[in-house]
Amino acid sequence: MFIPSHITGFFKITRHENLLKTGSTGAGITLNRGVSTKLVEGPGNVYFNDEKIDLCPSKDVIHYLGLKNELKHDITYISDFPLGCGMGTSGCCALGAAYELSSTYNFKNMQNDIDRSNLYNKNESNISELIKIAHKAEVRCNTGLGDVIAQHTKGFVIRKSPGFPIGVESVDIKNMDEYNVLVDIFGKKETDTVINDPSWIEKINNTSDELLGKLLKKPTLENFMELSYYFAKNTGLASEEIIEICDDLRFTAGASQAMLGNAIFCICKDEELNDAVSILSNPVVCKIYK
Ligand SMILES: Nc1ncnc2c1ncn2[C@@H]1O[C@H](COP(=O)(O)OP(=O)(O)O)[C@@H](O)[C@H]1O
Ligand SMILES: CC(C)(COP(=O)(O)O)[C@@H](O)C(=O)O
Repeated sequence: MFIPSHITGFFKITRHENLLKTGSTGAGITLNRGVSTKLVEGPGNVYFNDEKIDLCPSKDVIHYLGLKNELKHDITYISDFPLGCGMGTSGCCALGAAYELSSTYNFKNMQNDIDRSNLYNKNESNISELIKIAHKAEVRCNTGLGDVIAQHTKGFVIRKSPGFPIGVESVDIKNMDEYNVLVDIFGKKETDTVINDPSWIEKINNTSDELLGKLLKKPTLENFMELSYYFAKNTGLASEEIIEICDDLRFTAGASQAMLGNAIFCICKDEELNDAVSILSNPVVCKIYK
């Protein structure tokens, strides 16, 4: 199962005692690169690009599906991007695991000791239940707040309300294939170190307060990038180095820092591609994935 990477341009944090109502509002784009999840027979290990790791959201999904003691498969991930770089990779892993495990273990007929009544309304579709499980895992692990919902929705996604019930808009982009998304990763930034820090939360929420309304008024990729650049610069989340490179890329549809990562993303048309690539260090050329 392929789940697309998701880059958040700007976001606002909403915490709630119910993990399903915790989440973020904001906007981002999904890419044609991401994570492919596969189950192979095994004792329940998790492998990320062939490295055995203990990945919190994946373990939580196993638990929420009530498979902790009956799992007879390893979860293997093949990812285009590393974890911890603002590409929503942890969300890909959570959602991919939910889909693959539920179809292999016939989710609907599973008896388990997990009280899942708070997880979902039994009348909703199976898919919706899986998205809730992946979202809850991300939120509990502090590895994400809105990626799973955006990765389910796909495209240029505006998240108008946090968590569930889902309140998103997937914006139709004219000539979407004419746009390239360049991703240049400089290093890691662990999401949990930011979304749990009161001073970062204040900076993030104060800066992003009006951005959602401004984007809804003018839902273009160019405006999205301008608002993301404003957010990255004014929250202080982006380093001076990243801001300078984004300034050098002003001839494109825009460049900003991928949230929450130490990475630049730039949207450009084919005619700007060579010049933009020459400014970046190790750009990965992607497309928006709908
Ligand atoms: N080698 C590793 N082993 C185990 N966990 C890892 C490893 N590398 C990263 N992680 C975990 O992966 C998660 C990455 O989450 P996050 O920072 O949200 O990344 P992303 O931006 O890719 O979604 C964190 O919980 C981090 O501790
Ligand atoms: C920005 C972030 C809070 C984290 O994104 P990532 O670092 O890619 O897990 C995302 O989940 C969102 O809510 O928009």
